[in-house]
Amino acid sequence: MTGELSPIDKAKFVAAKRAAEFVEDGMRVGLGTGSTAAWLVRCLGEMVREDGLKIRGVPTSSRTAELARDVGIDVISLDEARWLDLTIDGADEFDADLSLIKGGGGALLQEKIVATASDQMIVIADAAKEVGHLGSFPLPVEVIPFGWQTSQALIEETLVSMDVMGRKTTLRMNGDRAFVTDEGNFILDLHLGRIGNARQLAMVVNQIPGVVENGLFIDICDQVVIGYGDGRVEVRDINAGTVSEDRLDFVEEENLFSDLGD
Ligand SMILES: O=C(CO)[C@H](O)[C@H](O)COP(=O)(O)O
Repeated sequence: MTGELSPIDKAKFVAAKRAAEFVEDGMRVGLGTGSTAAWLVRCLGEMVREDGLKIRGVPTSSRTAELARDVGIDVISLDEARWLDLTIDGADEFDADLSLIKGGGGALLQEKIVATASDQMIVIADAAKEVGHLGSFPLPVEVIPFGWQTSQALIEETLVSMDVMGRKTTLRMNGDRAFVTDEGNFILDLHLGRIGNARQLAMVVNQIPGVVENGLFIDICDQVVIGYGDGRVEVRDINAGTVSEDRLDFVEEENLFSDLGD
């Protein structure tokens, strides 16, 4: 089965597998959204079924909730958990400060709430997600449907006033309709090119009426587990830098590899 995995899927898998080692019995764990997070959920499901790991998982999307239940994880809501020991999630970009762009899968709102309500956030990513400057990946901004074009115009005006490089914004589509988030909102993707002051941008965008949240995660992530296509995996800590480098074997497990992606 492993021969069918692309290098990028191998990288995502090893990052997820390594990050699963941080999960301990009794933990309340935030479960991210996306293809890398889906590997994590499968790995944790296997640990629950095979090793008797006892955790409660708070999913960050309806997709993740469904997968988590399917693999045998005890799923609870954030209101039931109140506070989490650890959240593990993917990212679209991360930089040297472990600032992130998230929301490529449209789940940024729940992802940010869950990560913020956690003692620790670990990001799992393939090495291609590391960037010198955030912004090549379009920044997702969740807006309420009412007056979304007004919110879009206000965002564009704000980008001009902040002298941001790229100013194009697009409504995320799902076929010929607007993409709708789990919370019933729309996503505007901001094609910025390079974000100079991510902290300032995140604060200013969130002041605009109609904006619910943006995909910049600043001072939220504690560690990044970076996977490579050849099985190498690096753990990088916000305070200590690289804390470990290993190589993981690809485990021949039909159940993990049978349902790729999310
Ligand atoms: O933020 C996200 C979803 O809203 C994802 O974590 C991000 O898009 C990365 O996805 P993938 O692991 O599929 O590359």
